[in-house]
Amino acid sequence: MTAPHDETVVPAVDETSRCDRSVSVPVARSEAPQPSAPPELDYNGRKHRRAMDDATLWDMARRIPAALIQTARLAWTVDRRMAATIVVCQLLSGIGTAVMLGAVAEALPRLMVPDPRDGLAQAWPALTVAVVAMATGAAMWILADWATRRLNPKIASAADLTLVDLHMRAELAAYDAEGFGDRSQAAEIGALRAVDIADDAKTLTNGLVQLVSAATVLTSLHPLLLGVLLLSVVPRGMGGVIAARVDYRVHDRTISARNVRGMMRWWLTTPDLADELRANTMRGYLHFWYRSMCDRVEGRELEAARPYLMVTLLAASLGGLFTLGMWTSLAALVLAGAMSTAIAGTAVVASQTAGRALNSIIRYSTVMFHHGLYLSDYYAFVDEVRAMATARGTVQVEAPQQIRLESASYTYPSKETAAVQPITLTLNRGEVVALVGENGAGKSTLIRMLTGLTVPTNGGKVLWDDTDLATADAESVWRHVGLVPQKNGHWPLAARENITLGQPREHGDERIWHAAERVGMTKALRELPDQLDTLLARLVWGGHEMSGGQWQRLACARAMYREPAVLVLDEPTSEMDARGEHTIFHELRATAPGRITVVVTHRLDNVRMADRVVVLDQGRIREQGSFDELVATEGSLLGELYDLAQDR
Ligand SMILES: Nc1ncnc2c1ncn2[C@@H]1O[C@H](COP(=O)(O)OP(=O)(O)OP(=O)(O)O)[C@@H](O)[C@H]1O
Repeated sequence: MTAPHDETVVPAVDETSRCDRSVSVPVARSEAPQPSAPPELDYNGRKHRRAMDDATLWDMARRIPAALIQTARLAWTVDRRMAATIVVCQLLSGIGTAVMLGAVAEALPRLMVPDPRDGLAQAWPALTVAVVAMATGAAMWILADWATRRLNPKIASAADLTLVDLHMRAELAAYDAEGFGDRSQAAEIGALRAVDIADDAKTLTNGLVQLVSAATVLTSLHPLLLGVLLLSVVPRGMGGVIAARVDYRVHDRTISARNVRGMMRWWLTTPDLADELRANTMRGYLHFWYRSMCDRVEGRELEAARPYLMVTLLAASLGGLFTLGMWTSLAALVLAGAMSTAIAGTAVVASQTAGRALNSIIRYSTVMFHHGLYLSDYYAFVDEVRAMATARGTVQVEAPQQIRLESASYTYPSKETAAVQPITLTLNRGEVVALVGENGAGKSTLIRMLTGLTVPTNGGKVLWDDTDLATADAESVWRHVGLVPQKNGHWPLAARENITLGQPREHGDERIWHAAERVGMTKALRELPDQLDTLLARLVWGGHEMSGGQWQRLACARAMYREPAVLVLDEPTSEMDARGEHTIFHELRATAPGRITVVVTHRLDNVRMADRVVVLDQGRIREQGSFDELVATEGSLLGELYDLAQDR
């Protein structure tokens, strides 16, 4: 294969096909066509205003207390003891600094006497206090560090758990909201930064406490000193804030590309797609695609490197100039006789401490501001999804005798036309109903409505007996449902959990083996190295892989194990062999009297076993009745589809 940028090559046709035009056999392509660049993916935040937009420096400064409060709240909720330890240690460390500086101020004038021995004799008590205070301050800092280390993993887990849990609770429509994937990705980065922000907050508050202590001492020596000191650190701080802004803008402009690249990375590296990727010579284009995304992200990051350098250089130079100014003013005060050398010495020590504290405050408030932006993405997403958590009503639902759809229709948030037009339909206990229709007819969407996974969007109702699902507690509805969706989970869990997942665990495996038997999986499970304990995940060490049809059988076993009142199967046997398919449909028939059974299938021979066939066409019920009746009806869609299926 040549490089993806090569010119388009028209596929050659071999000589045989030239001679015999009735059988045209194109030879395999040896060259890839020129690929088109992946579309520009730009998350433009239509539903969520980005924190950086229009933010002034003042806005940013104001954000820091809010970020501090957010962090404190987070810390307090995960471990009160450790959070309190940090606060107490910070205070004690500040008091230690103040005492140390006070003691130095006391000791220095005593040391400035002609006889050093005399000076030392006078100053030693103050010097001892200074040393003890310094040691206490250092010990408190270490203790605060220990407490933060205990707190950090808890904060990380709490933030991550919140996100994962919210995703699992969200109303399905949330996934269809514009930019959901990007915001979810940004929130994930925010959750990762939550740990950094706790560290930043600790260092920042320590700096604040130190500064207050040192500034008190410094101001008492000469108020001018504090002002000059401030000037030396402010440029660096402003530089830090601007640099953080540059950095975050890059993050913001690349988030969509990184998000989609991350997804594609999974597709390119998973063994599930390895065969298709190779045999259909997809590697060339996919490599080009992935490379383009990498280049796009890389390019934007590189673009930002220059402004970043300029900002930090300018800020450091200004900061250096102001520091020089401070030392010059101290020298001028001493030379003018406005300050004694001893006081100037104390001022040097205090300014060193205050300078370090201020530097750390500015540095960590910019870092915290920076991390706070990511954290605000996290909180914005949490609020958004919390508002979209599945919360419909409180009515507890019993196993239904009947499901009624009354003018129920559904329009996906990203679409203008309804996937299911207003439909009226009744399903009764004991009945097996087959839903049939061409691709995109609305079968899966209808299933989602009748199982309460979604509620009708444009008026209309889905009733389980007399309860409108819009008013029911969703969990109580789903407790009665067994669903085999088109795409079922290949859960990286043991075979046992792959059958019992979602059900309270029982003592003994009897019911599990029974469910396996009902889908013809007993032999396959018995042959696994650890039978039900075998981990079904090829990528994990010691894991075992199942075939596509076996995974489908497990999904059916999982639904049957639940003994649901409403059993819904969406293309349950598309990958199964004839024996598997026969077993499943035989089982469905046998257990039908106790439940409402709905099957979606394109294999029309299987539809014969249904009591009623409902044929959907472009979101509407086109016809319904028994299989034989509909096939025999002149002009029926089922008849047409069935004839097509037979015409091979
Ligand atoms: N999450 C979604 N967001 C937007 N549109 C969707 C979504 N899921 C399905 N649709 C659209 O809704 C319509 C009905 O889709 P649905 O999946 O219900 O059809 P189906 O009959 O189950 O099709 P198939 O036989 O191919 O499984 C289609 O036009 C489809 O493009």
